[in-house]
Amino acid sequence: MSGSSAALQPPADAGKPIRHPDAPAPGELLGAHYEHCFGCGPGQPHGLHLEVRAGEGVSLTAEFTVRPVHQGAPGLAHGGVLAAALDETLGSLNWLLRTIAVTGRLETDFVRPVPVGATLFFSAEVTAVAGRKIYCTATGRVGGPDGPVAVRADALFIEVKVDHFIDHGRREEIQAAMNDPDQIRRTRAFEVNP
Ligand SMILES: CCCCCCCCCCCC(=O)SCCNC(=O)CCNC(=O)[C@H](O)C(C)(C)COP(=O)(O)OP(=O)(O)OC[C@H]1O[C@@H](n2cnc3c(N)ncnc32)[C@H](O)[C@@H]1OP(=O)(O)O
Repeated sequence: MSGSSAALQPPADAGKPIRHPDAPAPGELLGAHYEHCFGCGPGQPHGLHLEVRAGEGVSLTAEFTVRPVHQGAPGLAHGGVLAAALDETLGSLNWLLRTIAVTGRLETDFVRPVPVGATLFFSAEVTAVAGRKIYCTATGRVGGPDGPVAVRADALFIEVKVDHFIDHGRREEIQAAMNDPDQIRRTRAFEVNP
């Protein structure tokens, strides 16, 4: 089964996404936006350690290898972990727009079981932008970038101001992230470049 709900259909007046002039070049690794992010942070021992590379336009590719800590059924990836990998992949697209945005809605199709040890090869793109709403889609394949589809998702991200994190995040982590000596990560977390 596939196809997304009405909430994920862009309105008729939606525009095409515009790649930010300072977006990383195609093929370049995006790196982690936050040391302790479950999706991409190197400081998260059970995290996904997703590796994301910029693509052409407002698109990217990402890889995630399923480890034993990611199991649901014996020897198989947990569906929630796969959804998290899709969420992180899709969320990374916003760096190519230089927009801070959070997931409002994520609709996932689980097409085939994904065993422990398998690498998922994701490709994702922003399809439309309407005001604060960013529409995007991702596919995850196993066995290689052209392998069979295992998961896919459509999502709606909503642009927010940096205050979203400052107002809602726990103080100690916010403060530590603001003091992060890695300027790129700090910029990704706390600055919006229109
Ligand atoms: C620091 C690192 C950075 C970089 C981070 C990079 C990687 C991030 C990791 C992956 C991403 C995540 O997991 S992010 C974490 C998971 N997500 C969250 O925690 C978000 C929790 N939700 C919220 O905070 C809020 O609901 C918001 C911000 C999404 C929306 O609230 P709001 O700002 O008050 O806006 P609101 O007026 O309600 O909605 C604006 C428009 O969007 C539509 N809209 C809102 N939600 C939905 C929805 N679920 N489904 C359909 N449509 C929706 C509304 O109808 C409206 O349309 P119209 O009337 O204008 O037409």
